[in-house]
Amino acid sequence: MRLLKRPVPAEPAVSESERRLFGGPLRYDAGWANHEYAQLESGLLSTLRAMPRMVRGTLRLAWDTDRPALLTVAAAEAGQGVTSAVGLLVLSAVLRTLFGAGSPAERLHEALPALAAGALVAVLGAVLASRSTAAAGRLEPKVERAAQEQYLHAAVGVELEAIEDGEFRRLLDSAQWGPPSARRTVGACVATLGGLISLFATAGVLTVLHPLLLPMLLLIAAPRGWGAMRVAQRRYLSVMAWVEHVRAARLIGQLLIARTSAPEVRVHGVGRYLLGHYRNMAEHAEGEATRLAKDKAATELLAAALSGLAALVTYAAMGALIAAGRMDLAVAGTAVIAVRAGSASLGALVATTNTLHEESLYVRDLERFVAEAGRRAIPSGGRPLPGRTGTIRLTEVGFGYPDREEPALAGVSLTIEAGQVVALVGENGSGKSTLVKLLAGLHLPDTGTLTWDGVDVREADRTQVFDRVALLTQDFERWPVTARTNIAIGRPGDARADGSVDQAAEVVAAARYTGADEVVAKLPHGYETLLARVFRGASELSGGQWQKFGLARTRYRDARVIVVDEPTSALDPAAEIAAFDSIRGLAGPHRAVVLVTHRMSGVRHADVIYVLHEGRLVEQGSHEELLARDGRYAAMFRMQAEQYAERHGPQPRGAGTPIPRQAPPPQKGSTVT
Ligand SMILES: Nc1ncnc2c1ncn2[C@@H]1O[C@H](COP(=O)(O)OP(=O)(O)OP(=O)(O)O)[C@@H](O)[C@H]1O
Repeated sequence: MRLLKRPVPAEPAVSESERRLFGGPLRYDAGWANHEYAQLESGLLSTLRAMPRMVRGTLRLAWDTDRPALLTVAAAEAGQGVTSAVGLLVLSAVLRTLFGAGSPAERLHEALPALAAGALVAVLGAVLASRSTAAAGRLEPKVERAAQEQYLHAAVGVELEAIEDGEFRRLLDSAQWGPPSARRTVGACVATLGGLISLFATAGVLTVLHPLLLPMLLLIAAPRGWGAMRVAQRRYLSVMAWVEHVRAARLIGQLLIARTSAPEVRVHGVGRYLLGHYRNMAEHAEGEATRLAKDKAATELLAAALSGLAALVTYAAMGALIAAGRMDLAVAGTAVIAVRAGSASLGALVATTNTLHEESLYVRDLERFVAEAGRRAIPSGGRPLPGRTGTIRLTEVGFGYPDREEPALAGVSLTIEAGQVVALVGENGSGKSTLVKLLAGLHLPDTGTLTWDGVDVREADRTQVFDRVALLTQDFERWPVTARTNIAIGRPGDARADGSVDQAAEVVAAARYTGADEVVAKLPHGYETLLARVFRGASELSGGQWQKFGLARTRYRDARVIVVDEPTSALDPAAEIAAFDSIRGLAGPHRAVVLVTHRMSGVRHADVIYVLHEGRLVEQGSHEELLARDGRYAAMFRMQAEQYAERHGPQPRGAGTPIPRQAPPPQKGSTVT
């Protein structure tokens, strides 16, 4: 019989749209696609065997988050099982009395106490059910929250290297389904527990009534259980096999509505093009839904037929037993009711067991992620750094990204002293940003040493390293929060981060320092304006205006080492000159500034300029020294100067300055306030 074949994953055929857009099926190489199908095909018994191991994690979370609620659920479910068993026994007694000797009035009178007891038991069952529902309802969101916190906490604590590692990202991606699954696992656990207890209760009662009744119950329920399990397995396999297809369709949908793609979607007609592909892929997926529905209908029909057949055999056997005088009518009546109740709860039990199994696969991904994140976490503790940061020294530092053969940095030795403005220059891909990440403590050197006042960063307390750095990267975060918080977020641990007067004054000072205050003045609600247009009442800034905010955040952070990576790419010439001035002005007796930029006008006043080429330090010195040397730096500088001269006419003789300075450089060695 075709339906009795073992379920196999329904691999989707590659649609024309996938081939066109992605060069083939978009493979979602996530951990959740790695679940072994074999496990799912292994049947009810092995699923049941694996169950305790699978739900242990969720139950532990539930135990930790709300122990009373968990105990209440367990007790209420157990109590319901007992009440259903007692209910059946009471029913049997009632029927026995009703079918016994005497007039109908006498029999009814005699059955009254049992009927009252039955009503009491039913009320008790209902109360317990409501207690269980309330406690489970309280427990489920708490478990999801705890799992979500566990997930986020683990993700925040790992090394940057892990975040950039594709393998780890896949785990991170798949584990995000864990928290909602943990919540559903609680529900499924409760249902399974309830189902199990009431099944045992019914089975016990049936065995008391007649030993033959229990096997008969199993005979009736087995096909339905098999059907439910098969449908669930097929659905799961289908979800797994089609997940990439669904993701690809979703990706197209997102591209169609994204703000960044909106101009091209309209002007280039990309909208119509992608919409066509979206439809094509959706139709492809609908075919799978239809196939699943047909399969489900056929499975359920077959299960119902087999179950009906088993019921027929059971009732015929009961008829034969009654005819032979080996079962009385009252017992048979109770048995019919018990068999119906029992087969329904067995069917439901198989379904909930399946749900439990399915959900716990995702929870297991979360557990795997948390364990891996623990292995790749930034170590806590370590050697404390001296109170005042004086010197950062790199000696023969080498660093390579895991997926690259060529090292990003090789044999780099340099020193950064407090009070200095240090510039890093070099062509694209020469290793500047990588060096910045090493300075900030985001990556550790593979070879050589990086020390903070003599303390090797590998042994140092990394939290203290982070505390000493203000980092403004090329793609710094544009937080979708208010203008004020966008600046103040640079010092989240600040005791005054509650909007108190002091903090407000410092935020304003930082904004004024970088020109962000002029931007704020034009915002509808000033510093309280939300900066994210997707939300109601929010405003959006231009790229250059955002850079002023980024610089203000860096200024507000007030760190010992300020690292700015390409901070002026979106600024107009006047704003750029002002920005370089204010960046240089950040240097103070106890504060160094490390500036990475391609704008040569911005580096000429640096104390030391380090020139990187293919990950190596090739030149170093002041602007004048490097020009005199006539090497790479001088060539780069001249190139920009000539380009400027072509656009803006000849430069004053001997100036060699691409963008004339309008303001004198601020006094070095003093902290600008
Ligand atoms: N996360 C990463 N994973 C793998 N390789 C990387 C990563 N980041 C940078 N690289 C590689 O390391 C090398 C140095 O890159 P880096 O970003 O440090 O250069 P850069 O000098 O800052 O370049 P640009 O001027 O373009 O910003 C390049 O070959 C780059 O492709």
